[in-house]
Amino acid sequence: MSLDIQLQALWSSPKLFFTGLAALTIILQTFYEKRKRVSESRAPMVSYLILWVGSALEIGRNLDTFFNRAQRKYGDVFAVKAFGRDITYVVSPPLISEIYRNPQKYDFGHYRVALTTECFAIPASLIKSDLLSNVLRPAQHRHLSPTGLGPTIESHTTAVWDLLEKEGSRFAGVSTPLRDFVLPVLYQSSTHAFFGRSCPVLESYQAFNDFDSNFHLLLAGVPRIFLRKSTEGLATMNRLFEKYFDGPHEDASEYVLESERVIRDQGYDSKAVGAYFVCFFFALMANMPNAGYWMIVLNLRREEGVRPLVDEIDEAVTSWKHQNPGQEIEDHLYEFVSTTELPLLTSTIQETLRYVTSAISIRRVTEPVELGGYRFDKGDEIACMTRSVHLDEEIHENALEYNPRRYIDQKGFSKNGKIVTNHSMPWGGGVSMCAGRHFATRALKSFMVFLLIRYTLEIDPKSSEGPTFVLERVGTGIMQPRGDLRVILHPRK
Ligand code: HEM
Repeated sequence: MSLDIQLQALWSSPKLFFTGLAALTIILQTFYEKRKRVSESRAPMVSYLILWVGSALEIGRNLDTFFNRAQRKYGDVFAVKAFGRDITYVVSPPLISEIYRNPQKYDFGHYRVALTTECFAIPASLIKSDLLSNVLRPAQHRHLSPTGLGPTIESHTTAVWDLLEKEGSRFAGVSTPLRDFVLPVLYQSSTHAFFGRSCPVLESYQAFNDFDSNFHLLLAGVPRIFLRKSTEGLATMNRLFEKYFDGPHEDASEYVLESERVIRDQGYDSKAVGAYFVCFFFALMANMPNAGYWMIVLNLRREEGVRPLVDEIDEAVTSWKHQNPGQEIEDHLYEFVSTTELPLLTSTIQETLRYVTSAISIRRVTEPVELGGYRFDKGDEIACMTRSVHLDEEIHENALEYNPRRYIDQKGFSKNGKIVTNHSMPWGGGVSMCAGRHFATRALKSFMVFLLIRYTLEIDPKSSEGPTFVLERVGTGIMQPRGDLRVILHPRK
């Protein structure tokens, strides 16, 4: 067929013509953009087919595959277009470290304000005030530091023990979806620890889950009008917390009571205090319960199951009883769990976090800089992709495999002959590093210790394959499970 005839066919069918034109435009546009980025020493852009949408669909389909492929093709720094927004992703530990160490050049403050105003209902005047940066955030860090955390983690410890008894006896001997057992225990115990028993914990559970279900879309800038479930969930949470702060709540933690006093002293009412704490509550609940859930699933799926953990904990109990004759662990829960060293459990927690977090630290460039050999201008957006480091086979041997002993067995982490100190970053880093990390690790420890002291746990043989990761919630922290695992619990003698 001659070119003439082909062109005639194109002209005679407008649909074909416009499709051809669109394809040509995309090719030219991609080519132009690529050339421009090279000539300006900008990080390469991952190629995409659909204008504006960019790579969004591909990322949503499988985040791990996308970033793995991009890293192999483009190196440690590459730009990605998604829904009209260009963000440069950095996947190398030393470059991520450089970003975390330089908050003046790579700013997070802008996002903190945007995130809290766009996703929560805290009054803008409070968010932008010096009160937040000079008083409330330092108070949060003080109360959540290893030394400030004592009373809160102690009340969490007692609550976990009591709830495991209550919920465990409800489910004992019956095939139970693991999620129905684990998530409410960790949700309730964390609520009790910070807000006391007067907090309407069960009423807020559904509202929290509704809000959380579309949080990733809210973050991505999808208008609220399309996210009714989330919007209604947030409104219910705000109402419940306003009522809580209007009522008696002397049993709340010192962190909550002190921050409430400070906010009220500036003339804010219960509604504003409630909205402030809904935001904190979200950080408290969005990740830790799911981390506890995954820790059990991932261990139960291994050939030896939770047996090595049970052995380690049993040995510690025997040793404690030997040193404290005539005493019961039940009367010394906090002391037992905070003084007992359990290297396998510690490694298991670290490994679970490495394996199941998808956290991104986002920063905005404040002045022209060079990073990884590329030029960045003021206003450019950079994201530290910590999950790529967690899955880097050169840093973590058999990175795709869940290995609870990893942090005991692998003595050092290195890449290209250089030691990698920031090999595991489930908490992000720098100025935005998770404020609740000490609470979360200690809470996960006591949960697992008490669970395995009290119960045996096995997969219901009739259970289906079990959960997979909800991979489309890119960068929001611990990945949520899709599907569930049925388990059978039996009280231990
Ligand atoms: C396994 C559980 C948890 C994980 C994996 C986790 C992870 C994260 C990550 C990745 C960030 C953002 C870091 C960044 O942008 O660089 C973050 C922020 C934060 N987390 Fe957590 N978190 C967990 C539990 C908690 C808990 C239990 C609390 C509260 C007690 C908490 C409080 C916060 C707060 C307040 C921030 C905001 C920090 C800021 O903007 O300065 N987190 N967390």
